[in-house]
Amino acid sequence: MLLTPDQEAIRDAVRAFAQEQLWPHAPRWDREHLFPKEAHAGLAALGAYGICVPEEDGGAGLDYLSLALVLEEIAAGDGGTSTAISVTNCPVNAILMRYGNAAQKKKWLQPLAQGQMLGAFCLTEPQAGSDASSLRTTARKEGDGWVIDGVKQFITSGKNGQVAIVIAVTDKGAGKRGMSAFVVPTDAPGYTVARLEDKLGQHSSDTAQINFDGCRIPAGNLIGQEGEGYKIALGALEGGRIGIAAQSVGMARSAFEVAVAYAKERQAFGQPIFEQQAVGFRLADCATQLEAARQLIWHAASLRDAGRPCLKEAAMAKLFASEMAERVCSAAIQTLGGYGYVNDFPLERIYRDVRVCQIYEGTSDIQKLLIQRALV
Ligand SMILES: CC(C)(COP(=O)(O)OP(=O)(O)OC[C@H]1O[C@@H](n2cnc3c(N)ncnc32)[C@H](O)[C@@H]1OP(=O)(O)O)[C@@H](O)C(=O)NCCC(=O)NCCSC(=O)CCS(=O)O
Repeated sequence: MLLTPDQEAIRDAVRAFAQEQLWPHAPRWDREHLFPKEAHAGLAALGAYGICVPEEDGGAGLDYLSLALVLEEIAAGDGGTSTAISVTNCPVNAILMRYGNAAQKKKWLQPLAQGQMLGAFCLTEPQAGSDASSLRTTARKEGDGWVIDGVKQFITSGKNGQVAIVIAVTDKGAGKRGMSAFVVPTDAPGYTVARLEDKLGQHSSDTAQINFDGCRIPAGNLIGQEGEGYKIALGALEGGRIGIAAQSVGMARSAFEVAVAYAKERQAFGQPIFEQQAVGFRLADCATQLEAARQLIWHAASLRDAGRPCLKEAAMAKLFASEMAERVCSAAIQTLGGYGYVNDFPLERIYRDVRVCQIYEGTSDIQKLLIQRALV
């Protein structure tokens, strides 16, 4: 698949930024668990917060394929940063673009797209991960607004974000059609960061448990129609999964490039180890897997851009890319031997960062379930 000159230009601009402003600092952000505010400001200036948001709503007005390119490049610079940007673009922006009314777009989508706000997506709960229909968080009408009560779990940017899309039960007896979507500012009374998760990787992006304790929001913060929340969430996850797949390729590509450079330098048995067939073939396998994943992602993104169904293709892209990424990072570590295992080199960090791609926005098993359903 070929990119247009515009797509190449956006990819190259974000690549240059990521290599100069993210990659050199990522080890420190990882060590110090630091949210890189300045890097986010730079990405916002590049338009990365609102890639697919129409220009009239403050975004870059680009397509999903461009979003995939941007996320691959940001992830090649730093995994955690790519996750925060990914969640803001999709599901958060995507939901407001598709279901938001004019007032909601002006109040929330515009500042998100322009990078003045970072978005969070509150679907998962302590007891409801893969089984997203078993939510317990409720929203009840009170006076001229809604009151939300419950707990949301593993929320990217739950602390650093300014606005969250929250899926809550509004009609207990109506099952999947009894959930609704809301836009909630994170400074609303009753929105509390209950804990920050101490994670294996992705330390530059926060993952929070959020308590909604009598959290009151105006009636106008309901997104779409009452009862549409589950459908809104699942539809947005489809696009989000293309983003996570692109992040997986970005992180794996960085690990692969470190391994290639090392293999060309490192001498053993009188020659660079790159010339040893065992190492050269391993790297050839990695290059092939990376390209295969990228093509699956570009295919799914192109279908979405064409307005065609892509649930199966997005699931395939996420499944293959996230599992490929762990394999490639492991092969990269193997290529560096002991140096791959210590933090003088970036591989152990990328290996930790990439692991969650097989879990968040739908585990590998959920992707297989979606693919299996599409075969029926
Ligand atoms: C496991 C599941 C796939 C099960 O799904 P269901 O069988 O419960 O859903 P359906 O009955 O098929 O669909 C319900 C409803 O939604 C509509 N729908 C479904 N998919 C789409 C779509 N892609 N686009 C548009 N609409 C869609 C469908 O037509 C139905 O509508 P009607 O009622 O007929 O009108 C599912 O539960 C699932 O995906 N589980 C995984 C959840 C998940 O990925 N969680 C991760 C959340 S994010 C996270 O991890 C936090 C990290 S971060 O901060 O992002």
